[in-house]
Amino acid sequence: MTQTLVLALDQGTTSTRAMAFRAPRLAPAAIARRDLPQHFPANGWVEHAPEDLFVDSVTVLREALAQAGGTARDVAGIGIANQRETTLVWRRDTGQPVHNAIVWQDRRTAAACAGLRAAGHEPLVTGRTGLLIDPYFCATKIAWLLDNVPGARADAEAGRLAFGTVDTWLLWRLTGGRVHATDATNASRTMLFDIVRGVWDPELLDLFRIPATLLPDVRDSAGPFGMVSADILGAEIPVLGIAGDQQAASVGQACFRPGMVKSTYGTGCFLLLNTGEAPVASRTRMLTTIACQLRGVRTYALEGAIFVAGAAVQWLRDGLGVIRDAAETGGLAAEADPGQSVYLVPAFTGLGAPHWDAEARGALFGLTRNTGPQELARAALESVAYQTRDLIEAMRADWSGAGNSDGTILRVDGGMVASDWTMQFLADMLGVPVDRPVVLETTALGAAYLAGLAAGVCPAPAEFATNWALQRRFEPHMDEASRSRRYAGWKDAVSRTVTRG
Ligand SMILES: Nc1ncnc2c1ncn2[C@@H]1O[C@H](COP(=O)(O)OP(=O)(O)O)[C@@H](O)[C@H]1O
Ligand SMILES: O=P(O)(O)OC[C@H](O)CO
Repeated sequence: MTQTLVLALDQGTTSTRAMAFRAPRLAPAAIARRDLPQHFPANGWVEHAPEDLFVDSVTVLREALAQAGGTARDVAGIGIANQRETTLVWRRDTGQPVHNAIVWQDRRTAAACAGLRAAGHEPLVTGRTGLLIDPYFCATKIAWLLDNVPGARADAEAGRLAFGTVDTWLLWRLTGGRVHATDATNASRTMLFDIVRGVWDPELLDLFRIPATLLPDVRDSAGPFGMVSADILGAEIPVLGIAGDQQAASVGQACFRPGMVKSTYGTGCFLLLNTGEAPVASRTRMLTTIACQLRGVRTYALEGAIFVAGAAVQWLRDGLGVIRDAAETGGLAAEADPGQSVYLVPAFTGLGAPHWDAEARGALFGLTRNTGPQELARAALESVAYQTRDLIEAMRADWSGAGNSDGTILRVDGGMVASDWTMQFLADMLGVPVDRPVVLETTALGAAYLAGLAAGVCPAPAEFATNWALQRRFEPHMDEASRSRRYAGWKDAVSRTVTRG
């Protein structure tokens, strides 16, 4: 039976997944997954092994294609969605990385960022890139590698090294070192890219002391990137779509109209508000970023990044040992004592939007002798909803257009949305409905759509949007007085956690 497949790779922070979809409606046909080993070499440092990123990607691509009963000749194209900002540098001649990948959560360049802010450089960086000077983004990570890996800066200046985000590293390896490229959404996360002119910015390269010789070619999010070598999947296959995973999820959620909002609850939480073809500057320390670039036309988003969402649940499991599996948390939260007001501010790697406090660290408030796993699980799940409300309040202040046409403000996805308890509390805390789609793997779906669009096997965005299907709508039930009281408790807890006013 001939079939047209599109493969999608979703290389995330804690796992690598591949999916096969059947064109043109991109019905899911197969999924393969591998957990990704995390490395914490020092307090606030987070690394991944570059070879794990590549080997796991090849493994899951092969498994998904086999599960779908397809061969390489059935595949119209491959889309790649990736954890963003994670930074790699490697030798152009051998492909050998000079260091482990420095992950987006890593805080090692917090002092360098503080120095750049103190020197008054943030207005230039924000005006050109839409970002704030924070260790989250690539630029200071690249500079750290060039300054701390012996010989790296000289090699970079001589043109012997290449920089890339994870998409670029995987593209380089999958094409046998023939292609050094990225897409505009990933470039927009580096602190080096002018998001209006669509070019690497020479003034920012000078500011962060980064040689232009390191930089990849920047392309549309849908279009030809290169051919995956035949030895990977049995025959050459074109990579036709690339996007940062949060932007890919926004595509997968069909958030194509200005005002539409998606929020992904994975390791972190990332909320993107589509603002259309004009970038909206934030007054509330949201990020302005590129949502997608198709045929040279950029659409933009306001983004709120929460560094710890599902990671708080992982901490309950791996740090405290109070659960064995993430799925236990919903039941525990439901049994928690309503008379206790326990708050977890999960600033394990600092606080993201709107605080941007890299020095903040996690804190628990309201503990009593009766506090147990139930109250801790509830506090971890609630913290995700409270942080989301912080973002929504900020976005509404920045741009009055937030909110989908049908009054729902959030389309949700990511591993954490499997938790009905969390989604209900989210709707209660926001006071608006929250929509969970049938296809939860929206990141992979978005990457597949970009590739399928470029391959000519998927329809235009407006028609693709008609495929979006609701699995469940969570309606708010909490009364306003309770909502306000609970949120005030959160704001008080955060005020006692931040390290700078
Ligand atoms: N039922 C659940 N309840 C609460 N958290 C969950 C549940 N299932 C998964 N998670 C959390 O979701 C995260 C995994 O989601 P995923 O989207 O795969 O993350 P990423 O893409 O960041 O690797 C983990 O941090 C996990 O703790
Ligand atoms: O890998 P995820 O899904 O946690 O996403 C990480 C983000 O891309 C970081 O900006």
